[in-house]
Amino acid sequence: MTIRIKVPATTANIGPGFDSLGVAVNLYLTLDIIKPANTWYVHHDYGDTIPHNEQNFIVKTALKICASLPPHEIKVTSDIPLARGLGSSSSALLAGIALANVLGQLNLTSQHILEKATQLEGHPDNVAPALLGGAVAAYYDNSTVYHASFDIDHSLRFVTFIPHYEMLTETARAALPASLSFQNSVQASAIANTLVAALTHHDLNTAGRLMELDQFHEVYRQSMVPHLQEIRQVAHQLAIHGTFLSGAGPTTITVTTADKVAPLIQAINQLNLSGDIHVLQIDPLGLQITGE
Ligand SMILES: Nc1ncnc2c1ncn2[C@@H]1O[C@H](COP(=O)(O)OP(=O)(O)O)[C@@H](O)[C@H]1O
Ligand SMILES: N[C@@H](CCOP(=O)(O)O)C(=O)O
Repeated sequence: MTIRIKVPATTANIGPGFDSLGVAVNLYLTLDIIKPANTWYVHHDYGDTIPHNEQNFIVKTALKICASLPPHEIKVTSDIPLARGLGSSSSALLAGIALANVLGQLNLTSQHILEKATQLEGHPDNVAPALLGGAVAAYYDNSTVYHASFDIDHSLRFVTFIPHYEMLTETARAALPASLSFQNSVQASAIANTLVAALTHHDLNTAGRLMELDQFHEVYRQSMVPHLQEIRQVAHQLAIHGTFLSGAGPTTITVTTADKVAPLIQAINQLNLSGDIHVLQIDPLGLQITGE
């Protein structure tokens, strides 16, 4: 039986929770371990820019975890778009670490995998929900990842606008300031803390408004994502609050209830933006391995 590793996409930040909040959503990267081989070979249909050999990001990650892994033929399929703010690199990183764990029989614990992935990614807000599923808050002090899952209404819909252009997280992080004033930091963290409490109480009215009050990152990235403001405005005309930049962008997500999805999609379509709309839901499971 083929061993299959399946990792969900994630939306990090949820507005004000920069580098600490994230939710797993139902787009997936799937890695099948096909058979041992003389050299590494990765079947995929990403195109020419992604290597098929041991230079592939997933294989390189696996070899960072265990340099002596025996080469294998593997197949990667994914509906997570690259460099759009839906955590493709975190899903690939976790797939690589899980591949090493399986092939090297390393018996890494979930906490060890999370810490390794966070160390490689630099921040825990994508890798924690991608590993654990659902909504997760996390803090990394450069050695330990402190994390806690929190309850969120699983019937919510995430109306996701994915532009037809890529934006590397590295580029979007370069736009951020080196420091924030004490007063701004107090405000920005109060907004994030209150958002988590509102989400756990399923108070979408309060949560949606707080999602739009981020002071850590969106203002500095705004010029690279002008559609964020446009989508927010049309959502407000429908009395929907809860539009934010997904991760580092350029994707935007509007969190709403199922009954409001159709009018919102119609309103976004009328903006004639270049991109695709997907209606996503929360993935409750996180990384799954089958066939072991
Ligand atoms: N499945 C994959 N296979 C190989 N490389 C990948 C894969 N997924 C992501 N990557 C690498 O990660 C980059 C995107 O990472 P990043 O800029 O952090 O954006 P994202 O928001 O999608 O995580 C891609 O350009 C590619 O180099
Ligand atoms: N907190 C990070 C999240 C990056 O997420 P990604 O999906 O864009 O990789 C940031 O905002 O830089």
